[in-house]
Amino acid sequence: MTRTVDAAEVATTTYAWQVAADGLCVRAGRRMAVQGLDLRLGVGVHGLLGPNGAGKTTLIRALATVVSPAAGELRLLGRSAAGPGGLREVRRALGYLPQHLGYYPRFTVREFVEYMAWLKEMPRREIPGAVQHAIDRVGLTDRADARLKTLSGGMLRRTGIAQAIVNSPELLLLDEPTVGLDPEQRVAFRELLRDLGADACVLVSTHLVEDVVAACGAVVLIHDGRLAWQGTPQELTAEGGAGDAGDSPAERGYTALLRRHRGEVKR
Ligand SMILES: Nc1ncnc2c1ncn2[C@@H]1O[C@H](COP(=O)(O)OP(=O)(O)OP(=O)(O)O)[C@@H](O)[C@H]1O
Repeated sequence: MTRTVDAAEVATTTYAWQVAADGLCVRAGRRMAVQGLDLRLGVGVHGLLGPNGAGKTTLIRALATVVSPAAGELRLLGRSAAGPGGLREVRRALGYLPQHLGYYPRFTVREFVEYMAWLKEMPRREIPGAVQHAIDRVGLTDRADARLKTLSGGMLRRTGIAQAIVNSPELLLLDEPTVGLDPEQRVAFRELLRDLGADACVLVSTHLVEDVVAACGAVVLIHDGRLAWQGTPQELTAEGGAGDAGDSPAERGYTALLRRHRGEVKR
């Protein structure tokens, strides 16, 4: 019997950038927290830096399709994020760890990750293996059948990372994933990030400039809802001078770039 194939299944999936934003504006409550942001992101691990209130969480929420842009253009995995048209396909290929993860406390780690795999419309046969693999990758193998309400904050964060990666996303958005992780887990997580970034576009927000230098191939710095700077960790580090605040060359580079951007953006 011949199966009917719809246009979306045969449509070409080649695109230049996993994320392409032009003049993107996104509201957070009454405030325009992202205002006129131009950004291109491809495969690799991109560290998202910026001071408190810069708009990092709001940007990530827009890229995760949980909030619609107020203005400008946003294309994710080659599809427009403006309307419901291509969002279903984008969401299947997306991984998202929110800043505050909602969960059912009586679910076990495995049940929760399975539930998220099901929401992402993964093929049913692939789910058990993919869930086990995701749990193993975040180092929770021996807690897979523990209820979420019995886990520590760091273990919950790792469960959140497991649900984000269960579908092997093409676009992975992690909002402060290292909060609550102990030093050993942070180092293990950096390795996982590098691995994930080999064939996916990963955007990870953090306040730890050192994490970015250790685990990211690229840096996106935003300030006041705008792109302030984009480059490599090495370029960021090279920007810092002896007079800039910070405990490491990379932190001094971050401070220098922000200072320069604030000077350039006169209000
Ligand atoms: N629900 C809301 N209502 C009103 N204003 C909001 C709301 N959420 C965020 N904002 C404002 O939008 C701006 C951007 O916030 P956002 O959380 O995106 O920044 P951030 O860079 O993630 O900050 P942080 O580093 O503190 O997590 C801030 O000025 C914040 O006060």
